[in-house]
Amino acid sequence: MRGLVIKNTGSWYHVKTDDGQIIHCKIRGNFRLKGFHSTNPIAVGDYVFIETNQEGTALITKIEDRKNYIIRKSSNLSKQSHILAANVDQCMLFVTVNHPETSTVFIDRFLASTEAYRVPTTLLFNKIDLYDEDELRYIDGLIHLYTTIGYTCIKTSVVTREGIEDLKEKLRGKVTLFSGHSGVGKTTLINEMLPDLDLRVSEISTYHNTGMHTTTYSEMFEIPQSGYIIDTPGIKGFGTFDMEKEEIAHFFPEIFKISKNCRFNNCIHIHEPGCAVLEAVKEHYISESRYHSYLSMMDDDFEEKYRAPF
Ligand SMILES: Nc1nc2c(ncn2[C@@H]2O[C@H](COP(=O)(O)OP(=O)(O)OP(=O)(O)O)[C@@H](O)[C@H]2O)c(=O)[nH]1
Ligand SMILES: [Zn+2]
Repeated sequence: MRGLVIKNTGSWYHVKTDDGQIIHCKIRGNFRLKGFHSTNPIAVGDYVFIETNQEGTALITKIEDRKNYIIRKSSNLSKQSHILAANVDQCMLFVTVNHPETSTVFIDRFLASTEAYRVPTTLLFNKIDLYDEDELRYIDGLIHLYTTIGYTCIKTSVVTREGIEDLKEKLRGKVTLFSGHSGVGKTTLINEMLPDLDLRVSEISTYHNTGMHTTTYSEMFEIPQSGYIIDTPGIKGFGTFDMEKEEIAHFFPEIFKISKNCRFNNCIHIHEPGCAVLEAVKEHYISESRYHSYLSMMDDDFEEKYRAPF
């Protein structure tokens, strides 16, 4: 029987079969994906084949080829990766500039990853009801920046309902991954759009403005007749996986575009003479915050490759 993995609880995978049943499954013992060092060989969004047994549970025996997947490093020191979801059509990155704060480095790392996997990503500026004038002005600045680069930006709030209809429209008929720091309001917004669900939501206050972890594993929710939302656990940092240093500039569209004018074709845009990117940063054609994120990723990579073994 074929089905879609809609939830992973750690020990069980919940699979929705093509005829609409939800069956709890385990992976067959010797199940391995070649060349993959992942903490979870099967992810939410995967299509799998299962063999049911008498107890009403099943074994996953085979996984269909993935169209794509979103992956991140399990933790900074680990060489292992964690697949957040497979077969997604688009991502919504939830951004709150306060309660909790989302940095531009975090946004840019996420965007670089989704560029690498060629998954279109929208920036969703959430809790828009919560901000003062300065914060709103800052958000408008970010929206201007990211729109200019080519990303769609929307503003949302469950309190005023601003942007909610717009968002529903964007989700229609698609598999959409919701991501962002813990506490940015992913679960609340899913509840708002799918009122029959009633998921657990936690209070931020006691946790130093960082939110509490309510979502531990990715989970997929069906929007009646019109697609799926994948809620992912709130993430702290975004360790990018499998990116070569020379490649990173490819995933910053505006940097990549200008880099064609660099004097040397192996320019990495840090200190080379005749670097068109450095010139563009100086002239403010490329934003300093984006360039700063680029440098931080180059550095990360450096650290990763040259860390002394111990
Ligand atoms: N003012 C305001 N508060 C909101 C809004 N959306 C969510 N919140 C509050 O933000 C807090 C965190 O919301 P959650 O939905 O749990 O956040 P989450 O992103 O799912 O968090 P994790 O599950 O930890 O990843 C809750 O106290 C919500 O009530 C909003 O639009 N405006
Ligand atoms: Zn250059």
